[in-house]
Amino acid sequence: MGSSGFSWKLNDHPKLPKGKIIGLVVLDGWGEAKPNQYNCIHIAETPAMDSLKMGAPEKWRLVKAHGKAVGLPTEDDMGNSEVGHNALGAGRIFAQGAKLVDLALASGKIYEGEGFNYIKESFETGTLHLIGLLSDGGVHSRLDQLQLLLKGASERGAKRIRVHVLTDGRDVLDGSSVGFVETLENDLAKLREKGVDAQIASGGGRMQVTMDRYENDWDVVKRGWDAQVLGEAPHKFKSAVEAIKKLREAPNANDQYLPPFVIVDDNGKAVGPIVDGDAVVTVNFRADRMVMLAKALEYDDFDKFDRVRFPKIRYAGMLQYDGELKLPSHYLVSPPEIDRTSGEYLVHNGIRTFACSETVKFGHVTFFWNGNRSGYFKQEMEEYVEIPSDSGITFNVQPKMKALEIAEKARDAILSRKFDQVRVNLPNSDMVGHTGDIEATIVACKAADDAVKVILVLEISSFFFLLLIIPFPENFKQ
Ligand SMILES: O=C(O)[C@@H](CO)OP(=O)(O)O
Repeated sequence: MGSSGFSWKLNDHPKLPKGKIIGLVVLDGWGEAKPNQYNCIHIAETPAMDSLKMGAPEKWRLVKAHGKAVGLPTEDDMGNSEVGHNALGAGRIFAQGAKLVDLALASGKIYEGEGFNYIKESFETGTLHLIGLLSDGGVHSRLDQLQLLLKGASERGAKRIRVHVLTDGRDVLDGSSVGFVETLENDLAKLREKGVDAQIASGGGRMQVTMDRYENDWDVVKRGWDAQVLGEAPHKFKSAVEAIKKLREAPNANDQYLPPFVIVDDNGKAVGPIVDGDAVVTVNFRADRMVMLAKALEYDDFDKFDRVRFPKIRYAGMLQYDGELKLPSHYLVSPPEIDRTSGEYLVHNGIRTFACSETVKFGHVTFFWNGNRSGYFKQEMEEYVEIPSDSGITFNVQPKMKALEIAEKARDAILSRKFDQVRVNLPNSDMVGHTGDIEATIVACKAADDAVKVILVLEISSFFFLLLIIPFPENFKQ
């Protein structure tokens, strides 16, 4: 029995034979939508998936992966891999970070918690820095939450505020960052009218600056550190709107990949480096792309890049991003407590798991799957394999990514007969799809299908192919 009276014991499955291997393949970014010239899955040749669908239509199911089905605030919230993998791994629906932050802001509880009281100690003499993704995408952060936090913090004594913006163009339309920065500038101007010294201090595109994940490329975090903490960047501007407009003039410029910039005063001095005595809040609620920065901001022992300066700050995350590492140690809103996940049940029942993906999605089938928890439940019963992702290139350059390598590992794991569940994430269609490059995305979908073919070996008893369906606004496709 578990500590609260429940039992870890799993009953036999009514249909699946005992002792056979289960293949669990997440085709990240796949879904079903009406066929048109933007539907890359429809255009690509996908014989393996087609044969699974046509061969056993009675077994083909679509999984809803957006809105309330995955714990998001409303049906209009598009899905994403964090909430999808959390829900799949747990087999239950938990109110997700976006919703928990909404509730804490609406009730004002966010300002009563330990995290806010901790950072508040810096308000009298230090600056409050807010770092995060600036958009209304609702996947990693939301503009309206930032706006409320700015208002709430200034009403509670923050006199000097600096915002470090990360432009999106991935969960929202490319080019929309100018509008988001203008909106934020308006808000900050209103705060200035009320006597608060509030400004944007630095910025850059999310895939170039700060928001790397699973330690794929620490240079991304370093570029952010240089701009946000040291006040150094290759581009300097007097205003963030000017910065974005100017940087977007470069050929093939894209919000996701804008280079880092800092805002400087009339003497060319950065307006908002992070220094001793300041408070810092990372305003993203989603964990994966904040963990690396959180480590850089919090860990005394840190060797991933030369921080040059390690300011003594009060740092809080919007949420705690890693429950196992307890990182960061201070946070404004308690994260969803995703407990009793399927992985934990499996180890309690002697069922052995193999999980694999490439770096950019590795944590999806481990960390997110296990309820935002790093590490193994029981190492002797689990094996997690990470295939290093390409770094330093955009994903449309190598659209096949590591699909084949992942599939071969999965196949070998099945054939080894050492595991009962073999779980993989094939990230191509998602990662390449996010670049908006149609040709490359078609290649990516075909590569995912080729990988499925490799995994389809006879020794397996059942496959679950999970298509994460993420409805985008119609105009996103243009
Ligand atoms: O790349 C990411 O961070 C998100 C989109 O913001 O994609 P996914 O949810 O598929 O990981």
